[in-house]
Amino acid sequence: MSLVRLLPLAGSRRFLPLGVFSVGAAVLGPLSTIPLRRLIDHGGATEVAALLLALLGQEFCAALREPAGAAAARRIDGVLRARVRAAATAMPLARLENPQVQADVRLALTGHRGRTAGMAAVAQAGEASRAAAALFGAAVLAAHVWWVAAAALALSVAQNRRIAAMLVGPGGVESLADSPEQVLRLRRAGYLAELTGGPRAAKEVRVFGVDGFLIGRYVAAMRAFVTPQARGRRAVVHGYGVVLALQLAGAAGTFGALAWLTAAGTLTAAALAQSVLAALLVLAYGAGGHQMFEIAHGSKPYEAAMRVLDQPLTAAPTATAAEEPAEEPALVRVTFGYPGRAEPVLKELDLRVRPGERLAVVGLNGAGKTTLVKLLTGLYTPQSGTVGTAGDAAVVFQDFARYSLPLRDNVRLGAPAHEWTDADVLAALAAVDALDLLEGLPQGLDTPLSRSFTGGRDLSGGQWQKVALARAVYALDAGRRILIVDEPTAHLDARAEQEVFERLLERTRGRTLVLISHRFATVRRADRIVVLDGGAIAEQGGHAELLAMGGRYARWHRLQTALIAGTSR
Ligand SMILES: Nc1ncnc2c1ncn2[C@@H]1O[C@H](COP(=O)(O)OP(=O)(O)OP(=O)(O)O)[C@@H](O)[C@H]1O
Repeated sequence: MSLVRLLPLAGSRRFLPLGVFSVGAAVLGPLSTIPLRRLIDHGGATEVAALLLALLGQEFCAALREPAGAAAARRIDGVLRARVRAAATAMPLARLENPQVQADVRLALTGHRGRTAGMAAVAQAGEASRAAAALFGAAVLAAHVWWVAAAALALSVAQNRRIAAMLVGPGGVESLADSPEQVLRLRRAGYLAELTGGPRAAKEVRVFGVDGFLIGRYVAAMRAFVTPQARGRRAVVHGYGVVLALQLAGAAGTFGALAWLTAAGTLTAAALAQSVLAALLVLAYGAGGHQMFEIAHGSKPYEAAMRVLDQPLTAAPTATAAEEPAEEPALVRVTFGYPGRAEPVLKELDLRVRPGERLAVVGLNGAGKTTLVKLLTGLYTPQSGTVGTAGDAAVVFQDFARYSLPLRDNVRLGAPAHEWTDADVLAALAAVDALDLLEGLPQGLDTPLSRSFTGGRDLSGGQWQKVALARAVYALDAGRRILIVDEPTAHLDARAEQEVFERLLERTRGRTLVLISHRFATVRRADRIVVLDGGAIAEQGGHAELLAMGGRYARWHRLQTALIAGTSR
């Protein structure tokens, strides 16, 4: 795998300096041996100047390579992240929901242990520059004594490989931390740490007094992770002892051989000086370098990014599936199942939504109502059948987005490109009986809806639901024709539900409305009610019609009515 192919992403302004400094660092060291030899042979100011220039130039290039490399890496990462984000945004939802794809997107965007793909690309170029310097040095040395050059180069390459294997190779200490067992241990410890100190479980931690228990669990989990790591690090320390001994022996052998050849009259003093400088360049490669960490860790986000970008960006359904934008949404003989589940959720389902219809979908938990919404909106592609997608639907999902942004933006995000005024936002809020929300917000529409921002406020579940509904109404006002709402009033109390739903019906008069709800008080107002069961439509009709039918709908209705009567008694 060649990470250096990412380098052009840095753009010529960053790529060129990096290239010049890398080449300078690679060639100026070996080149400095030429004036050095001439200086010892015949002296001369020009030789002194050339030697100094070459040596200083090498230092200069090596030093400037760092900032040039950092700038190039930042740019490469910026470009790559933008591409990964674009690919993730364009990806079919079913693919994005795959945990492996999510892990790849996260890894590509955040890097691995502080290292990124850009850093790895720059480090690989640096490693190539170091290897080139060693090769040129070996060539200079070989011009005098080829066997010393060959031995020094072989030793250096072997040492370099050995250090890399010990630190970042498979089974090395760095990859130990990436092993599935260690990752799991660290994740467990991280989760426990977040539980003890974070806000996620803060209420229960206090009420049930489980902090001591959790801290004990955290310490045990951390110990389970740290023990093998410490063992691995001890092995590295021992391994380094061997590397150091070999390095010293190699240097002693190289310089000893050069001294012996000089004493024997084979090498002149000038050739000796040139060979010593060249040998130092060769041996330096054997000492390894920090680049290997950048390459090893940064390769992971790079590979993850390549996997994300290589994904076909369109859905890849089986041959019979088709999807087309439609006037009104429709499913024709649609079968859909989630990956890894033997049974499809929906089987050969036919559902055509009529223009202007108020359609309600009911069914037990897990019957496939939300799945149906995702199919109707084109977020999922079925395994077979045809979907006429509701391309211009405003949708309120069950797990609607709660943006930690000002209230105004939370509403506006229903149609971000729409020319808007605060009056439009307020009208959308009024449509779902949410204007009283503003009373609790110190900066009105500008108040961020999260306490983690200065001046921000948290909302209750019901208030959030009204904001999500207002967003959908705003989208309708901006031109969307169809409203699809999945459990629109689940977080609202009975009075608020009644109020909101009445207003919503009024506001969307004449528009197509698809409504998913467990509440019969809401559902009964629909023109048509579809009962989903066993992946298919079990019953359909108006409220009175379904009650008269005496089937599932009538049974569930009886149960809910009895329950409400029981609780209100
Ligand atoms: N992303 C997913 N991956 C795998 N299985 C899923 C996924 N989403 C839903 N399911 C499963 O598909 C089935 C249908 O789920 P769906 O959410 O469509 O049901 P629902 O009728 O909306 O349920 P509820 O009334 O509880 O909201 C369930 O068994 C659920 O566990």
